[in-house]
Amino acid sequence: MTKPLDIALVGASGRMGKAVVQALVHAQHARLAVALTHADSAHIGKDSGTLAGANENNIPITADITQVAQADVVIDFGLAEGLEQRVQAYVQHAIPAVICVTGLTSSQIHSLHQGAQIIPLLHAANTSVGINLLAALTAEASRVLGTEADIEILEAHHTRKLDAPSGTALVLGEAAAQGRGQRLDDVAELNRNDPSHRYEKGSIGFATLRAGDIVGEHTVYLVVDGERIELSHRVSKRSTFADGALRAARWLAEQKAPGLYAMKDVLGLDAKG
Ligand SMILES: NC(=O)C1=CN([C@@H]2O[C@H](COP(=O)(O)OP(=O)(O)OC[C@H]3O[C@@H](n4cnc5c(N)ncnc54)[C@H](OP(=O)(O)O)[C@@H]3O)[C@@H](O)[C@H]2O)C=CC1
Ligand SMILES: O=C(O)C1=N[C@H](C(=O)O)C[C@H](O)C1
Repeated sequence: MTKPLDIALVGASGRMGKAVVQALVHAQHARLAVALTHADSAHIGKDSGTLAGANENNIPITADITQVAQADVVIDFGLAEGLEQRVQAYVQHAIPAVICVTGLTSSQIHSLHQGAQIIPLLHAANTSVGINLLAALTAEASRVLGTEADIEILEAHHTRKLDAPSGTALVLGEAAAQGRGQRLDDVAELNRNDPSHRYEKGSIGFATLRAGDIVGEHTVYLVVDGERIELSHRVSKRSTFADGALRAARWLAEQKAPGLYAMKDVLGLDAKG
């Protein structure tokens, strides 16, 4: 029998971390090895299974990042703060890592590219299968409609979400821009709700809604004169993201070559996810 994949989970005390702990209880070929958080956390020392609402697992939550060395692969659902240092630790211990964090600064994105020259890293703003299919569909619709289409992206999430627009909305924006031969940075209007910004033809706009416990919803509008397409995706439970992260971890652990991978590589799709 092959040994199960040992997972080091960063952000184990968070909403997504708990969902991954729960998913690992029933996982066939993977198990929780290390449960991590940051040094100022109120959860250090707590049992990660109990905290997640599962059975006690005798894996206490720790802030000792060197413990990633005990695992085969990292799943990082921590926050953006401190990501550069965490990536350095993954590189130092030569542990491939699935980075699921959003709201990254350009310097944090740069640190992923640097780390990926040495170890396999996978960055996924959204690990659901459906959203990565939606990105591929968005790229194709944008390619066919061209710059005549107005493209607007609306995302809705729970009120605790820290970043806006969501990482997923930006991925969909990149797919839309790429589909019609643009660079998102050149055409993105990140806050369509701001009335002081005038609409510019060819821009890709983002709008954000925060309400209650919405897990994650995204709609891409592609509008031409007389008709419109709405490509929508809704997630109703965090286990969808957790299952996708485990799938990505299993795939990444098998990669021998360093590189910055994406969900599209895991799923065999063309658009970035
Ligand atoms: N890729 C995907 O599919 C998805 C990605 N996300 C993204 O995942 C991230 C986490 O989301 P969510 O679980 O809702 O957030 P939470 O706020 O619920 O959890 C954040 C977790 O990160 C920990 N943490 C905070 N600061 C640090 C740090 N400096 N270093 C390490 N860990 C830290 C927190 O610790 P403590 O609680 O102990 O203070 C907590 O465990 C967000 O960026 C979110 O956008 C979310 C859903 C799906
Ligand atoms: O913070 C969240 O909750 C989510 N964040 C991700 C994002 O920013 O795209 C993915 C998902 O939609 C939930």
